[in-house]
Amino acid sequence: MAGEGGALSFSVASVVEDVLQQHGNRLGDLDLESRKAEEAASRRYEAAGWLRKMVGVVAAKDLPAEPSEEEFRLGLRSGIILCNALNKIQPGGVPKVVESPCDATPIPDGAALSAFQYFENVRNFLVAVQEMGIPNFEASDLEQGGKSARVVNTVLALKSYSEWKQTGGNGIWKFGGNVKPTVSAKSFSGSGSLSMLVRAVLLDKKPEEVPMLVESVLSKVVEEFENRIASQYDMAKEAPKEIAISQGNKFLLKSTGDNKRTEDKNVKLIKKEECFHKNQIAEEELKNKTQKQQMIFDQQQRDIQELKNTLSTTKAGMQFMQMKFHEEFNSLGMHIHGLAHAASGYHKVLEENRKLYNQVQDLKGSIRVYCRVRPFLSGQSNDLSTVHNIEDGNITISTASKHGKGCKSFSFNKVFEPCATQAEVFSDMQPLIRSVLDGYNVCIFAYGQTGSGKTYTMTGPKDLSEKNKGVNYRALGDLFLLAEQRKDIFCYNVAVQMIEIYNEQVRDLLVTDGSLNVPDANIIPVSSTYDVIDLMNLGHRNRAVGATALNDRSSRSHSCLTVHVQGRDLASGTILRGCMHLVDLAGSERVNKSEVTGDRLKEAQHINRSLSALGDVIASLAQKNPHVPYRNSKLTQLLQDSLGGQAKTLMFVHISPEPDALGETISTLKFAERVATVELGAAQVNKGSTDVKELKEQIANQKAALVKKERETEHRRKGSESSPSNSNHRLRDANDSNLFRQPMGDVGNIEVHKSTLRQKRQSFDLDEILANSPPWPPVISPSLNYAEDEKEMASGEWVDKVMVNKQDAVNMVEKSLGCWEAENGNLPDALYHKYLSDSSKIYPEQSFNMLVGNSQLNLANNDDMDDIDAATSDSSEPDFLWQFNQSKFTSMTNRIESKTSKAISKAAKNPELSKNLNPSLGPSPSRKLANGGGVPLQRNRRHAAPVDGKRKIANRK
Ligand SMILES: Nc1ncnc2c1ncn2[C@@H]1O[C@H](COP(=O)(O)OP(=O)(O)OP(=O)(O)O)[C@@H](O)[C@H]1O
Repeated sequence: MAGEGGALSFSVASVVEDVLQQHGNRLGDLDLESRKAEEAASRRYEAAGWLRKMVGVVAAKDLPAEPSEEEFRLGLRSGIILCNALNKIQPGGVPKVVESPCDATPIPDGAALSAFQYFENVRNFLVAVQEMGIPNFEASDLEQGGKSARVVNTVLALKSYSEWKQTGGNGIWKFGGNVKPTVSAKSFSGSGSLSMLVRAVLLDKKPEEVPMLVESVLSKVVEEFENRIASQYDMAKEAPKEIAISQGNKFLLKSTGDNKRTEDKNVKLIKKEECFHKNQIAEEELKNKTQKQQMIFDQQQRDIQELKNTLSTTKAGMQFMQMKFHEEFNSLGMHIHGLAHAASGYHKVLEENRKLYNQVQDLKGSIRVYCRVRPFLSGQSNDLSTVHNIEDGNITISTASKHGKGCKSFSFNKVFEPCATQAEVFSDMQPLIRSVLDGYNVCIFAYGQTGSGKTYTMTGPKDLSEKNKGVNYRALGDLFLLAEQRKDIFCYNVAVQMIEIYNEQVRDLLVTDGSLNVPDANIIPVSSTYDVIDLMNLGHRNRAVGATALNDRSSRSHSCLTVHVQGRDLASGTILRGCMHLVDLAGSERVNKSEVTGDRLKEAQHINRSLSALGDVIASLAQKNPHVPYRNSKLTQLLQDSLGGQAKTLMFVHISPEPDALGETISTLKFAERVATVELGAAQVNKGSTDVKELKEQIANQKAALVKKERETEHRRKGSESSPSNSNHRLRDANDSNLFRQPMGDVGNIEVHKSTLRQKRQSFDLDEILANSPPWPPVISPSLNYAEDEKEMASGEWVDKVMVNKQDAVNMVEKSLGCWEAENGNLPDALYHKYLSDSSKIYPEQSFNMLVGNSQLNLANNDDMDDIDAATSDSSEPDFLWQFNQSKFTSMTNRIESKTSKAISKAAKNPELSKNLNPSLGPSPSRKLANGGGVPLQRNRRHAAPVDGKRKIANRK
């Protein structure tokens, strides 16, 4: 068997010996036998001696120093001596040596166990020896006699190994190299068995036979040697497999010990093999892994390279884009610059457009309409608003199915959202305030159903504060501010009136004596906002007096704060007069007659009537009808100069956002939209100056118009003589056409007698001037015996309007006198006295007219109210304001006129009324303003002085 160093497991000597023996020479020769035995014994003794020396007494059994072959075999049979000897040379070579069979647990089958243990020892010894590369024997050699020579060989090889180790263990120990010399030296130099065998073979041979014999022996030795080497090699190579697969292996068959040893070897080899295979597999796996990793690595390298390429491409792209971006950015900047420039230009143009638009609007005299949406009140849910959208001047209302599904849009000059503040709302009407100071008439009126926020806008809420105060306070505040700013140029006087129209009765709210139902409303001069606040508080208190538990008076009456402004140009002496009505209308909701009774019904009817009359006026104006029925209600009379004259008029339409109010909201917005279409003509300044040229032009125009009218009237009169019943209509029609679009001052019930008047004073220039001046007709009547005609006039004039008209009339007189003065030198005192010193001469009709008017109104209000209601009660139906019916109106007017005539005749007959006809007993507001230095006519003495002051200013001019 091959050792680790490739050493042979057999010696050349043994091969030679075997060959010689097999050669069949006379080995049985006694001498030879004895020599062989002698040599074997000598070797055995040497081995035993060495073992004894190494191991000593083992298990109380000493190996004899010169043992027989049998003793030697039996001594070593347990394997203990061999194992111990080996462990001495190579400690741990046999890890576990079964020292003595006696140590083992006594079991019945002790003999069998001992044999097994011996075999274990021997087997372990042989494995260890084999691993050390020492020539081996087989376990069976110790069992059978005659085989001890191999055992001896192994022991001596072990001895040689020990000696080699003791000498330092240099190089690689080789059995042949180490042991041979000893053995061969002893064998061949001394009486070794091999030399004896050679001698025995050659003994009986002739000299000539020796070479052949030697040659034959040598060839056999070589052959044997080669065979052994080959078989050793094959065994080394094939042994594990052969042993594993072949049960018939000769070694296995030899003995159990051999089988066990072979098995162990095989197990080890298999393990080694497995290990090798595993290693190989692992190696292959590793190789595969490495290959895969390499592939991945390569792939990654390629990817990285690709990414690098992409990155550089992207970088280049980015740089390009950056460059482009910069270029575009710059060009965009230039573009934007240009656009900004254009935009600023565009804004300028827009601004210009807006101004021009407003100017056009002003020239047209369109009524401006602003819409304000009331916010939900606290406690109300605001997710049910009917207001769908508000944008610029448009408001869109979501309509319920009753009014058709979808939305309705309305356009106004401006729409204020629920969140709009009082200041924002007012800021849009500030220019109007300036206009008042510039001598224009302005009217701002709030329209809308009850609770929609009219009072909030005009006055403010109950808990008034600087922030939430309404238009009235702000307007007056602004007036005083502007007046103060202009004080170096103009000297302004401001006076206020506050009235209420309740059930078609005008009530002065600025009285302190509780007597409210007076026709001559106080005009109270004011010089600061505080004065105004005081007066307004008084007015509100007086208004509240009329309220009942069931009915909040403010909802059921129209209130009007009128501000009169007179400004004198300090340089030229020109007088500017402006007047501003701030009107808070009663709730516009339609009241169904069947739902209310008594006072409430009456109130509703009056409100309906007045608003219906307002609707009729608006409709007439919108249709540019020649006749505008201002006199159908106190309200329209009040607003006549704002709606029909060249005033600046603003309607504030209010709507509530609640779905319940939808019907009213739609109706309100329709009305408001219609109002917005009304064109009043360009507003005109109420300017009293010495501009004679202008005045002359006016006179010339008026003259021409008058002549034309007179001819027409004459013509009609002739034609109507055959049909007297139609005369009233014709007369009225003719005069209605004169009424259309009268200037601010030309108000009052004057149209009936214009033609007559003018007929009568054709030859008198100054009178003609006065007669033909639009604001004037009633004023000049006394000198022309005009009172007769005036008596027929159904006045019903609202006091303030009369007052304003007369004031304007005075201005005109003053203007005309100025003209006279310019043309004829000083104004004769007589003329002055004739026209100015006695107002009763200038306005003889006024006290009469006022009383007649009141009588007429009383009649209308009391006795004939139901008749009138009958004519207007339909206005409680939807859109009543638009059911303007010319025939209905005409018949109603006829009734009023006939009642007026009755009232006049009644007044003439009735002593009470006759008493009232005495001017001294019944002061009229017209007189109180018109008569200049006359006796103050106000009932409220407290206010007499300021009014006088105002009057004096007028007189000075
Ligand atoms: N813009 C608003 N912001 C806050 N509250 C408002 C606004 N408008 C109205 N209100 C509130 O709504 C309620 C009704 O308003 P307001 O009395 O002004 O209505 P109105 O139309 O004048 O009613 P009426 O016809 O009865 O006089 C009040 O409590 C008022 O304070």
